[in-house]
Amino acid sequence: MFLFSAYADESGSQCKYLERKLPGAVIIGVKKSGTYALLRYLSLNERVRPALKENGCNLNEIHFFDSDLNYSFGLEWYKKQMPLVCKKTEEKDYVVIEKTPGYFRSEKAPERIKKFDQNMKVILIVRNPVKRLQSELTHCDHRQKKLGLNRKCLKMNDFFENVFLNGNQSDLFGNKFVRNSLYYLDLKKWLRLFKINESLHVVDGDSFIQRPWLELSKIEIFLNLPNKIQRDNFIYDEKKNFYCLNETDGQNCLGKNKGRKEHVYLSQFVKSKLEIFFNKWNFLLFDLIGKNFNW
Ligand SMILES: Nc1ncnc2c1ncn2[C@@H]1O[C@H](COP(=O)(O)OS(=O)(=O)O)[C@@H](OP(=O)(O)O)[C@H]1O
Repeated sequence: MFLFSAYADESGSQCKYLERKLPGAVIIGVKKSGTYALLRYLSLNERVRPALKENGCNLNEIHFFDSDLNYSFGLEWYKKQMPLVCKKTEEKDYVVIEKTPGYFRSEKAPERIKKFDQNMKVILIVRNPVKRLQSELTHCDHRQKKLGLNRKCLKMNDFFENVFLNGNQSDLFGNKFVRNSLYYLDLKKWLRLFKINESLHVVDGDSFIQRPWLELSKIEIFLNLPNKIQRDNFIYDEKKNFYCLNETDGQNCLGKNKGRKEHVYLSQFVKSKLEIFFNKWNFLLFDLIGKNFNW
C-alpha cells in the first residue's frame, strides 16, 4: 500500500511516498538482555526504522511468529503493525526492525521466520545469565506487585538456596528464570536454519551496556548499513548508571523500567553457585558462536 504524502514518515523524514514495510531484521531476544535499548539505539541510524508500539511506559511487542493467534491473522495483519516509512529510492532504502523477545524460546518462530523471508537477518542479544535472571525476577516482581498478586518472585532466593544446599541441581532446569538463561539450548535450534554471522548475529549485552556504540557498529555491518552510530551519540548518566542518548536538548535516558535501580535480592552464595552452574553452558554457547564474551 503506498500513500501520497507531502509530509513525513513516523520518524520525521520528508518523502513523497510512504509505505508500510515488512521487517528485514528481527531482534528475537533474550528477554531482559537489553532488547529495547538495542532497538532504540540502533534507530540512531536513519536507515533503521523500529517496529515498536509504545503506549506510555508500556511496549506492545508484536508477537507475530510466536503466537498462534496472531500468526493466524496472516501477513496483512503483520504488515499493519509496521511503521510507515519512506518508499525505497535509488539512494536510500530502509530496514524495518521488529523486536519480540518471546521469539527466542518459541519452537515455531524459527521456521515461521525463515518461511516468511529466507533472507531475514536475526539479531540475538545475550547477557551474563545470572544478571539476566535477576533482572527477569525483578520484572516479574514488579508485575506481581502491580497486579496485587502473591510476590513469589521476591522469594526466589529461598528456592535457589534450597536447591544448592539440600536439593538436586536438575531441579534448576524446571525453573523458567534459569531456563531462559540457558541460551545454548535455544540457540541450537535457530542455527539449524540461520547461519551464524551471516544471517544470525549475537550481541554481547554486557559489552553493549559498557560501550553501546561498539556493539551497534557491528550490527550496522551485519545489516549492510553505512556506519552512522558514533561514540558521541551517547552520554553516560551517573544517576541512571547507563549510557543515554546525547541529544541537542540534553540527555535522553530510557524510562524507569529500563535500567532499574533495585533488583530482587539474591545472596552472594546463590549468585556464586548460579555462576558456576551456568559456566559450562556459557562455554558451550561461546563454542557454538565462535566468540568469547567476558562472562
Ligand atoms: N542504555 C540502557 N538503559 C537502560 N537499560 C539498559 C540499557 N542498556 C541495556 N539495558 C538493560 O536492558 C534491560 C531490560 O532488557 P529488555 O529491554 O530486553 O527487557 S524486556 O525483555 O524487553 O522486558 C535492563 O534491565 P534492568 O537493569 O533489570 O532494568 C537493563 O539492564
